[in-house]
Amino acid sequence: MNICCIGAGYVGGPTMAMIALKCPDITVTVVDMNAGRIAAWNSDKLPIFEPGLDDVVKQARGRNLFFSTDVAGQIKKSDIIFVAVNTPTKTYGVGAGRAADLRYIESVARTIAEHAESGKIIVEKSTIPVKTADAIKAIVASNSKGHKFEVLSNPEFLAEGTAIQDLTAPDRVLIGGERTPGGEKAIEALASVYARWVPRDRIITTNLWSSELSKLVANAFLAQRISSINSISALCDATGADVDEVANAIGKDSRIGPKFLKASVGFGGSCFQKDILNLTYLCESFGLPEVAAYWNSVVGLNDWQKSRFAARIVKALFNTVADKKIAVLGFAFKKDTNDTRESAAINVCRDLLSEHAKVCVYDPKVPADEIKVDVLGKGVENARLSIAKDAYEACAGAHAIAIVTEWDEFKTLDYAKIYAGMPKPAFLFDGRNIVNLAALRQIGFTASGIGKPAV
Ligand SMILES: NC(=O)c1ccc[n+]([C@@H]2O[C@H](COP(=O)([O-])OP(=O)(O)OC[C@H]3O[C@@H](n4cnc5c(N)ncnc54)[C@H](O)[C@@H]3O)[C@@H](O)[C@H]2O)c1
Ligand SMILES: O=c1ccn([C@@H]2O[C@H](COP(=O)(O)OP(=O)(O)O[C@H]3O[C@H](CO)[C@@H](O)[C@H](O)[C@H]3O)[C@@H](O)[C@H]2O)c(=O)[nH]1
Repeated sequence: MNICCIGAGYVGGPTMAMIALKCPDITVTVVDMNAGRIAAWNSDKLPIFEPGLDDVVKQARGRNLFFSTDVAGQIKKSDIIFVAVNTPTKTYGVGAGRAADLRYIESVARTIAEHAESGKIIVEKSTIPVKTADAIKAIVASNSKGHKFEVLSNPEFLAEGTAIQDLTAPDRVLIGGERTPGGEKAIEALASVYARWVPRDRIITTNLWSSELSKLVANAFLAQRISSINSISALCDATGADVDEVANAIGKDSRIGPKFLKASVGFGGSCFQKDILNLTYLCESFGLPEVAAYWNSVVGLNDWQKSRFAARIVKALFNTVADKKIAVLGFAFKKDTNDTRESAAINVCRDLLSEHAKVCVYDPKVPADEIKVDVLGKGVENARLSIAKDAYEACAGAHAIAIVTEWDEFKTLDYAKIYAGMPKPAFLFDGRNIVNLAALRQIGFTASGIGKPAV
């Protein structure tokens, strides 16, 4: 069997590497039009940082895992074609700022139709609005030379930073397809690939629309939990309750469960906001404004939480941060990834810069150039924004430290040494509730967390 995956990003790369690892008899080729990215996949420095990924790629690459820019050639050869291209929020026209931009999906469908010389199974791996399979089917059917295509939905649920773990032992694999003989056969062909390492009872099959919708709904529910606990963090700040204690107390109820209840500076990442906006747009398109408003509030609360964190820093520093150095520790949207898409750090840095603070950022995995482009935009310079090579350099001479990403190394810094090098009073704002506030206060810091009592 030959499998190809169009799109060599955070999803295409790791998911295909795992299939290749677990199925040595299947040839898996990941293709992308971005030649630089493909070159990186073929090099010792992979384009994405993900714990355990290097090992998986090293074991399979060159054996039955390949990375190539030859999209047309691989379409011809493959029996199953995964589509893992980006589906960002639309920035123009109808639905701008909310609907999914499906131009990359459509372009791939057209490329498949143009180059396929036999029938194929096309698998939607990208996150897409419900009913996208209809559009793909219509395009491939109208442009192909009578070949039979089956379209399946197989959304990906991996989280960045734990992708290899998630792919090795997924909670479930979801496959949606048409309930026709051809559809059932295609579902079984894909299920049998996953069944090499995923127990059959974790492979769920549904109709196409349930599968497409379940992906958006899973992300909406996860993000909703974070916004819920973040809303409570504000009430904890106001009352002296401790949000971690509240989360622990409610999470012990098996109906609620303990996961995804960590209050934070706000959720980031390429998926949550994009997918909820996509869901709300869909709801409105289907005449359900009340449903749209409900889910919209999850994003609204998150925006508020991000701005609340920066506003709190300004307020604590006597209502002015102009020309004060603020150390921002962490820039990735979560630990163990170099991905910065929609990271709360971007908002925090921008808010502080707009108050004329001197912002000095340190992140263990995100390159300096990328931080600058994310905060300022391409080609824009601002002397107030600098990037440090380690946390100590970032904090030296800073009036305040803001922990924005929960990298483990921030838990064990020598805070007494850092404190000695800061003007007093020295402030620390923990946007992730990862450091021991009592110990920091003992050193002399004016330290605060999210939803944590002031003393
Ligand atoms: N990042 C995640 O953790 C995650 C998890 C689950 C689902 N998803 C979904 O998976 C999809 C991909 O996400 P990602 O983070 O991997 O995106 P990404 O931007 O990292 O990668 C997408 C790749 O597709 C390539 N591409 C676009 N159009 C192409 C074309 N016509 N031909 C060849 N290559 C093309 C781009 O060059 C890019 O390298 C999105 O729909 C996303 O919502 C992402
Ligand atoms: O209790 C929590 C859990 C997460 N976060 C934040 O939420 C964001 C998203 O985290 P996470 O969900 O772990 O990472 P993603 O890689 O964005 O993964 C989500 O989005 C993917 C893309 O759709 C899905 O595949 C995953 O199942 C889904 O968890 C990050 O900023 C986290 O710091 C919190 O603030 N508190």
